[in-house]
Parts: sequence; C-alpha cells; structure tokens
Amino acid sequence: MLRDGAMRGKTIIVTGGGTGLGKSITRYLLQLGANVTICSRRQAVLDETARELMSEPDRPADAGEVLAIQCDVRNPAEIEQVISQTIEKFGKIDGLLNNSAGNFISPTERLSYKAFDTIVDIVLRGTYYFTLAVGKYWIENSIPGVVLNISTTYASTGSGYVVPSAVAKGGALIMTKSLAAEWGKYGIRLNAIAPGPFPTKGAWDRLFPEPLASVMDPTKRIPLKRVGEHGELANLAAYLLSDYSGFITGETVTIDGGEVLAAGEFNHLEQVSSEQWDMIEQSIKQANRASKKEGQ
Ligand SMILES: CCC/C=C/C(=O)SCCNC(=O)CCNC(=O)[C@H](O)C(C)(C)COP(=O)([O-])OP(=O)([O-])OC[C@H]1O[C@@H](n2cnc3c(N)ncnc32)[C@H](O)[C@@H]1OP(=O)([O-])[O-]
Ligand SMILES: NC(=O)C1=CN([C@@H]2O[C@H](COP(=O)(O)OP(=O)(O)OC[C@H]3O[C@@H](n4cnc5c(N)ncnc54)[C@H](OP(=O)(O)O)[C@@H]3O)[C@@H](O)[C@H]2O)C=CC1
Repeated sequence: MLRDGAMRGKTIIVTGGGTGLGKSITRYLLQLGANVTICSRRQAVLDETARELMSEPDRPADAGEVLAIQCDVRNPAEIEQVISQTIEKFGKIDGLLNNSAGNFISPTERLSYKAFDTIVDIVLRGTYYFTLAVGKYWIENSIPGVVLNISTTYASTGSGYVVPSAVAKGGALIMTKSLAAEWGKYGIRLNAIAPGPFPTKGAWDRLFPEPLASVMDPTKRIPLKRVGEHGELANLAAYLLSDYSGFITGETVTIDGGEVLAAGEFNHLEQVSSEQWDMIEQSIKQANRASKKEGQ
C-alpha cells in the first residue's frame, strides 16, 4: 500500500515477530526499508524467521535488516536488553509494535490463578512494560515515537471463554488512549488495531482447535464471509507506524470484515428465506391496512 522506501531510516521493534501476524508485518516493514528488531521467548524461532526474511527472493535491494533477540516481555531486564542492543545496531528506535500474546479458549471457572495470570502478564504487563521502557527512552532523548498495539475486537465488546485475554487487551486499549493524551506533547503517538480472525498457527491451535474447528468456523458470522489476509493487516500496521498517520493518535482501527456488527438486533434475519419474506411482507402490509382503517 505504501510507496517503496516509505519506512527507510526507521527502526521498529516487533514483539512476537518470529511467528504469525508479527512475522507478516515484519516482512512488509523490511520491504518498505525499515530495520526491525524481532523479539520473543524462543531464540531458535526468531533466528529461523530472520534467516527466512533476509533471504527472500523478492527482497528489494534497499530492504531493511532484521535483528533477532530473545526476550520474555514479562521481564523488564530483558526488555532493556532489546532496547540497548537495537540502539547499538541501528542507532535509534522509532516505533514499537506490541504484538506478543498468549491466549486459549476455556470456561473461566476451569482456570487456575496461574493460568489467568499467565495470559494477563504476557498481554497487559508485557505491553505496558515495553511501552514504558521505550517511552522513557524517547522522552529522555527528545525523539518522537509511535506505539502500535495489536488488540482484538473483544477488547471493547468483551467475550466469554477468553476472559483473561479480554481483560488484558481491554487494559492495553485504555492505556493506548490514556498515554496518547499524556505523551502527545512529546511527539509520541499510540494507536491500536483490533483484528478479527486472521489464520495463524498460534491462534488456530488455541482458539479454533480440532475437533471443534468446523463448528466454530468464524467465517459464518463475518458479513464479508471470509477471514482476513495477512497482507491486509500488514498494510494497516505499516500505515499506522509510518509518518503518513502523523495526526492519528489514541485511535483503534477495527479490521474484521464486519464481524463486530453481529450484535445488530435484526442481523439474524439473514436466515429468513425469500418465500418467508413474501409471507412476512403480506403480513406487515395487512397490519398497515388494518391500522389505517382504525384511524378512519
Ligand atoms: C479471533 C482470534 C483472537 C486471537 C487472539 C490471540 O491472542 S491469538 C494468540 C495465540 N498465541 C499464543 O497464545 C502463543 C503463546 N501461547 C503460549 O505459549 C501458551 O498458550 C500459554 C499462553 C499457556 C503460555 O504457556 P506457558 O508455557 O508460559 O504456560 P504453562 O504451560 O505453564 O501454562 C500456564 C498455566 O495455564 C494453564 N493452561 C494452559 N492451557 C490451558 C487450557 N487449555 N485450559 C486451562 N488451563 C490451561 C496451565 O495449566 C498453567 O496453569 P497451572 O496448571 O500451572 O495452574
Ligand atoms: N490471529 C488472529 O486471528 C488474531 C490475533 N490477534 C493478536 O495478534 C497478535 C499475534 O497473534 P498471532 O500471530 O495470531 O499468534 P502467534 O502465536 O503467532 O503470536 C504470538 C507471539 O507472541 C510471542 N510471545 C508469547 N508469549 C511471549 C512472552 N512472554 N514474551 C515475548 N513474546 C511472547 C510468541 O513467541 P514465543 O512463543 O517465541 O514467545 C509469538 O510469536 C496477538 O497480539 C494476538 O492477540 C488479535 C486478534 C485476532
């Protein structure tokens, strides 16, 4: 979507950049010329992704470079390491994509305290630790910066069966708006993306697992009748991390094929057949005629 070289000279940290959506966004940022540090718990996965992204056949000559650093986002010391090694390698940091997450479906009453903590710590604590660390660096060095948080649609609507994730993503969303107000004066922007379903191994293994996968097919309730494509999300993420979105802050952009609109009171009428609509129309028109007669 953005023109070639649109992110040249920028350095972005992508948490969870070794897999799934983080990897797809990283690929696009590199193509646009940005240098990207990817970080997560598994160094071997990060190294393999870095190797793959640096040797892609269609990689432009002026594409950016990848740095892969092990980091558990629940650990501030490891976050500090990512920041210092990124500055050492690329000179500065311009953007942070908080994309790391943990999640699985479960009735909430089946969760141990530790299970709840595990999700909230990765998603909420990890997001505010990383944002705080990078934000302090930007403020101390008078560098303008941009934070993009990968949220979910249920961070706003709420959702059963993913309650720790909803609690944590909801918290991260309110942090996005709150800090956008507070740190605007430093030239720091914070935005969020709320994706609907985008197939990744990480999400599908834990949210649409066999044997329930076909029953839970998310496309059935999405008005556009399909899941998202990684390129669609990468376009939006790159735009929100770029200077082209320079006047947007505190915003959450939903990209879900209309899935959140499902709450619309009468949307379920999609199930009504054409013949049934004929009968319904007659019935309503008869009621209209009757009410007119009553008024005469
Ligand atoms: C539309 C799609 C929206 C998508 C949104 C996304 O976020 S997609 C992103 C999707 N991507 C990812 O999620 C990627 C990263 N995810 C992961 O690494 C794992 O899924 C993780 C989050 C559990 C963390 O692993 P870890 O090795 O750090 O932790 P651990 O193994 O030590 O477990 C901790 C506690 O949780 C308990 N527990 C676990 N499963 C279940 C269950 N099904 N039932 C009940 N409980 C369960 C486990 O028993 C333990 O508690 P205990 O018994 O000690 O009291
Ligand atoms: N796919 C979808 O349909 C949707 C996804 N999302 C969001 O998109 C983002 C990416 O998810 P997706 O690509 O699907 O799934 P993935 O499982 O591929 O991505 C999650 C990433 O988080 C990393 N991670 C997990 N725990 C930690 C930790 N403690 N410290 C650092 N990194 C960690 C994982 O790497 P490692 O295991 O190496 O640590 C992994 O790379 C998440 O924020 C998710 O909530 C939102 C809505 C829909």
